[in-house]
Amino acid sequence: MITFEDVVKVYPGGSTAVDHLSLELPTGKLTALVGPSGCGKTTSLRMINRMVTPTSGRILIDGEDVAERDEAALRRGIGYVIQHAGLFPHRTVLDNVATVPVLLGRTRREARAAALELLERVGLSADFAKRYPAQLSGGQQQRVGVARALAADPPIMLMDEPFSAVDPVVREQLHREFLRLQEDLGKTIALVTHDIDEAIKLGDRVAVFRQGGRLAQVGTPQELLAAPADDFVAEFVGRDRGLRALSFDSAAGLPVRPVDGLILDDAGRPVGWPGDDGPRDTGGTFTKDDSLRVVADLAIRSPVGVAVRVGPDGAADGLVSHHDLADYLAGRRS
Ligand SMILES: Nc1ncnc2c1ncn2[C@@H]1O[C@H](COP(=O)(O)OP(=O)(O)OP(=O)(O)O)[C@@H](O)[C@H]1O
Repeated sequence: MITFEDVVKVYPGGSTAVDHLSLELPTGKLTALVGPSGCGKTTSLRMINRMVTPTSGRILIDGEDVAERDEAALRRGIGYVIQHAGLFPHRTVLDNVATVPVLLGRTRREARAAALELLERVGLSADFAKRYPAQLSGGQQQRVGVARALAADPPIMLMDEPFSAVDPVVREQLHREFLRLQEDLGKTIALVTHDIDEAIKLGDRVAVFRQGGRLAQVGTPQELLAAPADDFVAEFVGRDRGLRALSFDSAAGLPVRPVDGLILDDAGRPVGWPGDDGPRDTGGTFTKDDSLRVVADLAIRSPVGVAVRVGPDGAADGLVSHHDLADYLAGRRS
């Protein structure tokens, strides 16, 4: 666990970057630090690995004050990923990833073999290993940046806007891969972003900062969406927060109606809704593993206002109209 205890940072010149921050980042979880530009996110992150020294207060890792740790030893246990990846331009992709383990005493051969494996884990085939950073796309460079930070297998990762230099489609893909990786690795991660969607998607917990380096609210994404602490947080998480909160609700408990009126094939799979010019597309289907947001979207897009649920074999096994969904949500609130 990383603990900020009443931490203040005032830079020379007088601007208060972080104002009495008390915050816990649980072990094995990703905590997103989010907020508008200049609200002290990066400063907070860099105080964890002592790139910045607090003016007052303490930062503890598993109860131990980082100020009392040997700086080099501290940083060996903390991976650091930044925007634009910050790769060594004159080293190959493989050596970018293998450098730190070699510095830590592994043989070059061992380090390179491990680096190849890591590159594969972040979605880069061996073909990329011999290239130089300039010969990669932005998204590929970010992947190498993540692989490099993971190479020393640090228990803690600090990530400063790691996905912001790439276009939305690539970012989405990196998010998915990163979540899968984190599910396996369970690192303690502090991730700085100004993008609330990214914070909500990736964070187990989200800490919202406001101007002047003050913490506005910390909680799970669900808590933030359901009960923003004040107008600032409400505005920051967005006006569509009710709809977005449905992303965290499973469709598993949603009652369904029997399948009726839908055209099915021989295996019971949906073909479409009856229409004058042949079957009308259902617009997709959902399963018990999907979120209520998916169900809402399907019901809204459906030509008849009904979302179709399918079982593991793809056969239709239930229907939900947008009225059913509204009743279900209203029933849960009362
Ligand atoms: N080295 C420095 N010297 C003086 N002031 C600084 C320094 N670094 C940051 N600041 C100031 O401290 C405040 C917080 O900066 P910080 O970079 O931590 O914010 P941030 O939330 O990460 O912003 P952004 O999202 O724009 O990167 C800002 O007002 C900034 O100008």
